Amino acid sequence: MSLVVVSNRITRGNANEPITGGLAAALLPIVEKSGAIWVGSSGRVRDGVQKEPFAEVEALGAGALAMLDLPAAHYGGYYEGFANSALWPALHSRADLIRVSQGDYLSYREVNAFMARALLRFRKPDTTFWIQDYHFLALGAELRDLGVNQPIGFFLHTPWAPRDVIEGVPHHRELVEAMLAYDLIGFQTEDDCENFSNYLSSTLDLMVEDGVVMSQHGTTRIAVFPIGIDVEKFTRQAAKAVSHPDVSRLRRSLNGEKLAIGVDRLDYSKGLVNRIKAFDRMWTAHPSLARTVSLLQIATPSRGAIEAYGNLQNELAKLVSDVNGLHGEVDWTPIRYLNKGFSQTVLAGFYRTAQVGVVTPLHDGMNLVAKEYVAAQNPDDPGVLVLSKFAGAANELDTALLVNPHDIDCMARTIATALSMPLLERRMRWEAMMAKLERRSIQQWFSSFVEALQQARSEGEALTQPVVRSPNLRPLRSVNA
Ligand SMILES: O=P(O)(O)OC[C@H]1O[C@H](O[C@H]2O[C@H](CO)[C@@H](O)[C@H](O)[C@H]2O)[C@H](O)[C@@H](O)[C@@H]1O
Ligand SMILES: O=c1ccn([C@@H]2O[C@H](COP(=O)(O)OP(=O)(O)O)[C@@H](O)[C@H]2O)c(=O)[nH]1
Repeated sequence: MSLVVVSNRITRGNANEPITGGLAAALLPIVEKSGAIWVGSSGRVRDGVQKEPFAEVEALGAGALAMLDLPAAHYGGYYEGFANSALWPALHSRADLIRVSQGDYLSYREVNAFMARALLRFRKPDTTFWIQDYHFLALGAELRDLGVNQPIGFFLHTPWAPRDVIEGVPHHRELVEAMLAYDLIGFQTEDDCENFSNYLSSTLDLMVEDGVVMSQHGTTRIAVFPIGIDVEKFTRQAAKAVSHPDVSRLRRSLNGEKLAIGVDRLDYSKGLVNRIKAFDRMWTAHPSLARTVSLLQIATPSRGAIEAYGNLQNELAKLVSDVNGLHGEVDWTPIRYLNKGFSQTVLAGFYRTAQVGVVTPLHDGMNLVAKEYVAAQNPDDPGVLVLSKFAGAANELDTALLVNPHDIDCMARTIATALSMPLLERRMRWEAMMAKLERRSIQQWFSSFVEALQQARSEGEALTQPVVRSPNLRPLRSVNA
């Protein structure tokens, strides 16, 4: 079998550069080791109609990277528009932030159709396609329309919200019907999978039996595949990184003071405002903790052209400045706030330096930073993870200190508890989390999904004749009308 993996975001895997987002971080080791072809956006756009989509292909470990220039006329409407201003807020249960326009939807559909045409070049008789994330909900149906009858799987990296929020996106029905062209749809958590099943039964009147739904497309299996990390790599990197110049500088700057760390894209789903408020409240309630602990908050810029993201950046900058102004001293800055990224090698060293990892999203598909923080700890003296119960990672990392990210007082108390936790308790909690991370590594995620996809395909073929033309997706010309 040859495997073609498709995502909007890709990475070239330069060990000295930051990786943007968990999807790219997770897929990198898989492509490098499995020999898959990874197709995604080059980050550049191209004017005019591309009859034959242009792809720059280069080696990536045992695999290859194919970088596509997406159509200039549709890129903004697709990425900043429909994908990140309509679908992302809906998937993260922020109906108040959903912004839709027919033009954006058309661009989204155009880019999905463009990607389908581009993929034909990589198709062989034994190819399996694995499509990633909400950028490409309609890609499977577009591929079927082009006559592709190979197995096509889909994995959603974000949460799937309850039905009433999803219905806030005017095109929900058409898109979910199109998703049923996939042979297998994977989710991060049982809750996401259940929300999707409820949508199918309540909105589309389709029954899911034993994880299989029958539609005009044939059969689709839906299941849960929590994404993992390369545990061994992070553990190794963290031990080595202590001597990295950036990590040494951080350690020297601490002067015996403890460190809490947060690493997030600057995204409203990550709960950054409440996190800063929790630290503020902790220092106010426990003045003795001033000077004894600071927060290193790495907040990497993300989707800055979207209004909600720009607003958040301004709000955070002001809040951090207020908190530092209130609690700071001439020789102590409570919050070290950085709007830039670091390589994973350096991050691993930062994680190991910090006594507390703070991961408090309001909603998050998984959150790989939480897993990386755990994997990077020194087994003899591990730090404590404070984790939102609304991150997918909380299902496995259930011996972290779980918090409600809306409850600022409780977060403040929990961070203080984490800072004073005795070694024995830290070790017990950490060992339990490590055992789970090792069982559910990124390699295990990959092989279990690909195996389930092959199986779903053969079960589906035994039950129905594969449908090639996609019955429900409106052709582009009528979306445009
Ligand atoms: O590509 P961007 O628009 O810059 O955004 C970065 C990625 O953010 C999201 O990541 C998700 O995937 C992670 C791995 O499964 C998961 O841990 C996290 O909870 C998700 O938010 C998005 O889903 C990706 O498509 C983006 O590339
Ligand atoms: O400066 C940074 C910040 C983050 N990351 C990586 O970006 C990913 C973030 O993934 P996560 O699942 O936590 O959140 P997402 O950004 O995908 O929503 C992790 O693998 C981090 O190691 C990085 O390489 N450098």
